[in-house]
Amino acid sequence: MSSQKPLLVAVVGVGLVGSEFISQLLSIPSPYSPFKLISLTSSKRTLTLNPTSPPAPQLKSEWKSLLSSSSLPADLQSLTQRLTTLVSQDKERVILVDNTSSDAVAALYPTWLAQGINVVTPNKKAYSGDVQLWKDILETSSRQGGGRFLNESTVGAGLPVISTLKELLGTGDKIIKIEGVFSGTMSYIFNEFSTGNEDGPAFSAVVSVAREKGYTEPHPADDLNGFDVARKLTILSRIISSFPTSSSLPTLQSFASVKTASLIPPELEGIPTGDEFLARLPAHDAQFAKLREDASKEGKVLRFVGVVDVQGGEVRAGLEKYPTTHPFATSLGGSDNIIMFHTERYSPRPLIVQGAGAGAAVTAMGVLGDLLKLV
Ligand SMILES: NC(=O)C1=CN([C@@H]2O[C@H](COP(=O)(O)OP(=O)(O)OC[C@H]3O[C@@H](n4cnc5c(N)ncnc54)[C@H](OP(=O)(O)O)[C@@H]3O)[C@@H](O)[C@H]2O)C=CC1
Ligand SMILES: N[C@@H](CC=O)C(=O)O
Ligand code: NA
Repeated sequence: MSSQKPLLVAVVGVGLVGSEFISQLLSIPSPYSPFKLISLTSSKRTLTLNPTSPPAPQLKSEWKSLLSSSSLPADLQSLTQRLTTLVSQDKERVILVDNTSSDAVAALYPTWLAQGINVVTPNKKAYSGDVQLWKDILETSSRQGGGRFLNESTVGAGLPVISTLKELLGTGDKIIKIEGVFSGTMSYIFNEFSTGNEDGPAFSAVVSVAREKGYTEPHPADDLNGFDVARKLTILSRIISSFPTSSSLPTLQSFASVKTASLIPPELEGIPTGDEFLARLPAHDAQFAKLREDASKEGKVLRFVGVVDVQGGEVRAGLEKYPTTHPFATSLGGSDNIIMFHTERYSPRPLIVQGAGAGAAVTAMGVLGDLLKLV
């Protein structure tokens, strides 16, 4: 049994990743768990749990019904007050886990961090959006008494991408270029759609399966427009540019500054719901089939790749053609990401991180892994 006081965990967002995260957290046998759940917040309701009561063994199977029958509305202001009191008056260690994709929740990170509340999240919005929010997170989390901010699952889900980059930089290596397949959705789509043959499944059918498998963003257009990859590249390039000794890479003002080649047909821009978007996508299958056929005639496959070219001072994302013998063609399956770090030390052969890069289980694992770093 751990003799230390547990870290108190408040979860905001209980969708696909959030539910799996709660399940993984509650699967740590309670005598050994360094964590105690103190609240769950969906977009509608809050369930408050007493930090001093013993852990309820049935919570794992009952939290969903307890949350849906709770009469407390979702209220992030009250949650902030409660967590602040726990940190400042009761000297508890508190972690806020944001499992949403909400900009409004991300905007609260500096407030939480300034109060000494640690923040862990797979939500890419804060670190890839407005540059001022990113700077405020860096500033508040580096203050004396500030909370720590960890976001491993924002790039490559549970794969150790951010921790690897920080260790390379922190130990004095110089990044020359990071390149790879950064989207689980795009990886799955093109691994299935473009195998080197002239024909194969319809593009829209493969996109629908990627969504069913839980790889896509809540709206699949946020993957197909390349913005999800642009956000991941922004997160990595900002980490690089925040290391004083590292590089001349200019700080990106937002993910919109990344040169990104969208796959969304112009007629499907701005469709509000994922369901409508998927219903209208089959009308555009022929144009994607033509791209596949053209690549196949050159002995190539299609892959959606991202590059942070530190030496060249450029960050870009787009669809490229690769020979069928290239590692992007031969070694990827499912939602695999592959991220190659070309550095001064890892040269001419890069350091490679590869594996499933989307899906609830691996994303929640990356989130829980960040919590373990705080123990
Ligand atoms: N799925 C994956 O493979 C990966 C996902 N991620 C990131 O993880 C995050 C979660 O993704 P995922 O679980 O797939 O998405 P989901 O849409 O399944 O879950 C997000 C949840 O957040 C809830 N939510 C939205 N706003 C609020 C709010 N203000 N307060 C409380 N809850 C709120 C939504 O509730 P409601 O449904 O009621 O709107 C929804 O249940 C995203 O940021 C995503 O980019 C990162 C890596 C991989
Ligand atoms: N939609 C994203 C989920 C993980 O970040 C992806 O497909 O990679
Ligand atoms: Na990761």
